Amino acid sequence: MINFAVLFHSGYGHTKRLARTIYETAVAEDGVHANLIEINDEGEISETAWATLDDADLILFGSPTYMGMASWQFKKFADASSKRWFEDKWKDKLAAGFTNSGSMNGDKHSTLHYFITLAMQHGMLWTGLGMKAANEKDAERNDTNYLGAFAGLMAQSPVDADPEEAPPKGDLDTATAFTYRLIEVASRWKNVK
Ligand SMILES: Cc1cc2nc3c(=O)[nH]c(=O)nc-3n(C[C@H](O)[C@H](O)[C@H](O)COP(=O)(O)O)c2cc1C
Repeated sequence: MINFAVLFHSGYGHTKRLARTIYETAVAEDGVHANLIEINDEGEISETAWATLDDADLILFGSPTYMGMASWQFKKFADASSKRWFEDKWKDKLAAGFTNSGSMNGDKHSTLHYFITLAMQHGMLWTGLGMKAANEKDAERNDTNYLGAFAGLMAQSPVDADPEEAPPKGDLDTATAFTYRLIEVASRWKNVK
């Protein structure tokens, strides 16, 4: 059994849509125990949620990109995770990340890079997107990995779009494909399934 945790913050629901897509893909797979944990508007999660993270084989970090970085709520969570750092509680777990922002670029890489640093501080093992980019002449917005990310999952939601409208299908499909990859990597890592 793979314990798969999706941990995220979302101010306005777009990143939550990505998180839900990942969770719903993972939870439907045999041999996967998936958990969806939302950081609240105060930057906090419950004690039960902390225990779920401690038990996870893989933690996916998710946040919108705000002013070129993860939200302050995510950072508050990350700072609070230092308690786990002292005890090496997350050492050798798999880690991965996703972010969503308004602009096609929008400096999303800074957010993913912060997640990588957080994972490295905890001694976790980072897993990138592992997918080719849709970057040829006939590429279209709804192709998978149209945003051409490699460090993790990137999605873009127009700032005037509701979460029901965005991120667009191609980004959600990228999230689904990424979830399958993470399950495959976790299966190999645990040598189960
Ligand atoms: C405070 C704030 C800062 C933002 N900074 C950026 C940014 O640096 N780059 C960008 O592309 N979009 C930026 N945006 C747009 C959000 O990333 C975009 O609306 C995103 O879909 C919000 O995700 P959420 O619905 O999960 O909160 C910003 C929005 C807010 C509210």
